[in-house]
Amino acid sequence: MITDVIIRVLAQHWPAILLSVFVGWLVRNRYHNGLNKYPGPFLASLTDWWRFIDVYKRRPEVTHIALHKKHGPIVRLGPNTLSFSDPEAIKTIYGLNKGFVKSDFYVVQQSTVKGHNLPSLFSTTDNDFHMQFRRCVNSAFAMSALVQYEPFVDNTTKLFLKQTEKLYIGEDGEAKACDFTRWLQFYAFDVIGEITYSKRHGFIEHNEDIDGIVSYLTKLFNYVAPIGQIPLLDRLFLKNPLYLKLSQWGLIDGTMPVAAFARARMAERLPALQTEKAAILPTSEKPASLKVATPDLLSKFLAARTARPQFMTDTLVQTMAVSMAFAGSETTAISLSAVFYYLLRTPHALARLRQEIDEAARQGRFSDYETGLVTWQEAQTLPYLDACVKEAFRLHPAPGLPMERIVPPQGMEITPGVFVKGGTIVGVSAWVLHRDESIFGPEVEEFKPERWFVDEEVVKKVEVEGGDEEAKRKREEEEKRIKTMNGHMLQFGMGSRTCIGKNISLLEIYKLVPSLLRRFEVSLLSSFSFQCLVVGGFGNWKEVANEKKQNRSNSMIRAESGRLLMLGLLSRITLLRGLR
Ligand code: HEM
Repeated sequence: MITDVIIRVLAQHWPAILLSVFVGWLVRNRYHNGLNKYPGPFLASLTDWWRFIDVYKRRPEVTHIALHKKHGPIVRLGPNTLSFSDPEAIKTIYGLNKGFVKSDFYVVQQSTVKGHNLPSLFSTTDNDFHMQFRRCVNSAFAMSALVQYEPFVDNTTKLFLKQTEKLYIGEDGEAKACDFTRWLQFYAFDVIGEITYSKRHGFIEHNEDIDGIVSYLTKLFNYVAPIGQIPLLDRLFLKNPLYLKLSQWGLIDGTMPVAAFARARMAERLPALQTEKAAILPTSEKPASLKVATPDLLSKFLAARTARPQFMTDTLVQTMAVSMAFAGSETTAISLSAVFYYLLRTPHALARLRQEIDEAARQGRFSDYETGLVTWQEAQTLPYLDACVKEAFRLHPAPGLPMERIVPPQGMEITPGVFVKGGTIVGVSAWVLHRDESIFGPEVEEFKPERWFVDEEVVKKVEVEGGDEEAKRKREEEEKRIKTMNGHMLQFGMGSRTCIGKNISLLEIYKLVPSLLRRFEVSLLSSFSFQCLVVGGFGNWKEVANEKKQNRSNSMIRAESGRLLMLGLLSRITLLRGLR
């Protein structure tokens, strides 16, 4: 009887009922967890579709900077999401043992194998699993291991310099236009291939996107950035149950091209490992298939597998190898592009860096006067280079979105007096924090490598005025200012989930920039800002780029996925007369 009545009412009034449920859902979202007291766009408080669309439009960092400027240190970006810009917040959110876990934004980035999610070191949301995993592989990324990887970087860098000359300098020495971002992308992918497997993918040799790896990852980033704002959508698309089932039954092979490359390299080495505990044997006793002249990352992951077989399975070794390409290529390419972009846009900075490099060359401080290659040690003696790299990291950090974490169940005081309930998603955007004038000083939008030095003029002036003590205090103040800036750089993240490949990427950047500048003159043809409005709009981007090329205003800033912001340059490269 009652059921009949309910069915009748539903049938008669379903539009009104649906509308009430929808309005109820919006009201619930608005007041969820008491977050309605925080400012932000009204629509963002009602639905995550607001941030989905913002990221889909590809410049979320611009939105976040503007919102924090308007509303202050806390901005509501979604019904359950807060963005913080207060420097105090980073200690709480990313601090060790605070109990925060990565949000489902990262689950969207997990690949699937045979229908099952495959959490990587980067994408796992399980802190215990992460701790064990990181312990297994940590030593492979230590500063001391860097020396072992330098020869790999040298090989690729020498080839890169050679190919740059071959491809972009005409017979008569005339410069040809070069899509520098793409060229640097090829470099970063090949270096990671060489460090991981002692084998390059072959991007630089062939000057092409081998197996479509770069475009595959670009598409993937274009997918994960917006979908990560509403992770449930992933269940409708890439991780929909039907697709996963078909994959489990082997009817679909969703293997990514990078994973196929990793699998092939593992297959070359695994048979030998299975018969012998070879990975931990001294090199002289290893079977030939395992003898890599210098230990690469794969050999270290395989050694971890032999040392801790209960945890470090074949699957985890492969996951680790694949995530090197995922986490280490685009990020490094973006950062390298940023360094060159800002140098080319700031002629006095480029001139000062060239002067520093020339000076070092004249003093015979470089060991290689044949190819132009600069060693890591030599690069460490170039302070202006260091300042330029830091300033590029500050202005253009690779992670374009706040690094999301979930507040532990008991809730947490994120900044003094601001208690946030458990389950709320919180994060800090490097783009916002790096523009905090209280930390980085005035003119935060300007590329000013000088901000990374003690202001000698100020110190001298105080000395001249007879204040030795005062000058000493001023110098200490300046040193403290620089230390504070260093402590608030978020381009590599912070805390237990900080970038494990930081040292490797620094090795690449600090070597390539001076090596390239010793040998070539690079200039920017022109630049324009480009926003692609179509998701997966790689084709669309290309069209616009080609159009611009034909108009000969061919240089571009390419805004990629929200997570990673790609900076594109179409540059002119000229060979320098005489190696610096
Ligand atoms: C300039 C280049 C790079 C930048 C800007 C960068 C940035 C980052 C950031 C921001 C995170 C933390 C993400 C978060 O907390 O949400 C991260 C994590 C990670 N990065 Fe990098 N990265 C770079 C290069 C590399 C390289 C070269 C590798 C590998 C060889 C690598 C491997 C990883 C891995 C495995 C993680 C996860 C670490 C963990 O959760 O324990 N990265 N990276």
